[in-house]
Amino acid sequence: MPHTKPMDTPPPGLEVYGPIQVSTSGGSGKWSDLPPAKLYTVSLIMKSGKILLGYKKRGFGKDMYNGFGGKVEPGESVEAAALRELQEEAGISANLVPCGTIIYFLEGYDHTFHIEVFKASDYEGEPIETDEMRPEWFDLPGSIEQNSPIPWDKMWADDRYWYPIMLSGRYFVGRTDCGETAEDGVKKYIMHRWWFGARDA
Ligand SMILES: Nc1nc2c([nH]c(=O)n2[C@H]2C[C@H](O)[C@@H](COP(=O)(O)OP(=O)(O)OP(=O)(O)O)O2)c(=O)[nH]1
Repeated sequence: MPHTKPMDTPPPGLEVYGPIQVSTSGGSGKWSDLPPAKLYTVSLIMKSGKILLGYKKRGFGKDMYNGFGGKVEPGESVEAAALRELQEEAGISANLVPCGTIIYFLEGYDHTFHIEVFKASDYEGEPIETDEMRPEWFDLPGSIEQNSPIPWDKMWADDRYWYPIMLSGRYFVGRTDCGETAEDGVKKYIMHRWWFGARDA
C-alpha cells in the first residue's frame, strides 16, 4: 500500500549525488540485503509524442513491453552496451542520453540488477522485429492521438512510478524490491517496496 507521505531517506544501495526530491515510495517491510550488482541497460526512444517499446518474445521479462537493453558485457562501457542492445534488439541506433538509474532486487536471484536507463528523441534506421523483441509505438501521455497508450499492465511494475519523472525531463534514481510468482506458467512480479526520486540534470 502506498505511503501517504513519501519517505525522504533514499533506500540503501542507491548512490545519490546532489539534492534529490522524493517523488514516490511505497510498500512495506524491510529493504532486502542486496547481493552484488550486475549492470544492465534500458533505452527508450521518444519521438513525435510516441514512445517505442519492444514486446519481449523470450527469456527474462518474456511477454512484457520494455525499452531495449540487456546485460553490459565484461570490459564494455555502459553506453556501448546500450547502443549494442538497441541495434541487436530493434535494429536502430540513436544519440542516447542517460536519464535514470534503477536498483532492482528480485528475490531468489544471486545478483542485484543495476539498470542504467537512456533516452533519445531521434534514431537512425527503421525499427525491425528481431528474435528477441517486437517493436511497437505507443502514445505518450498528453498525446492527442490516444490510440495505444503505454501498456502499464504488461510492463515491469515499477515503470509506472519512474516514467512520469523521466517524462518530466528530470533524472530519476530509485530502487524496487520484488518477488516472483508463477500463475499457470505465467511469471508475475510483486513489488514489496519501492522508492523513486528526481534530480534536475
Ligand atoms: N523497465 C524496466 N526494465 C527492467 C526492470 N528490471 C529489469 O531487469 N529490467 C530490464 C533490464 C534489461 O534491459 C532487461 C533484462 O536483461 P536481459 O536478461 O534481457 O539481458 P540480455 O538481453 O543481455 O539477456 P540474454 O540476451 O543473455 O538473454 O530487463 C524494471 O524494473 N523495469
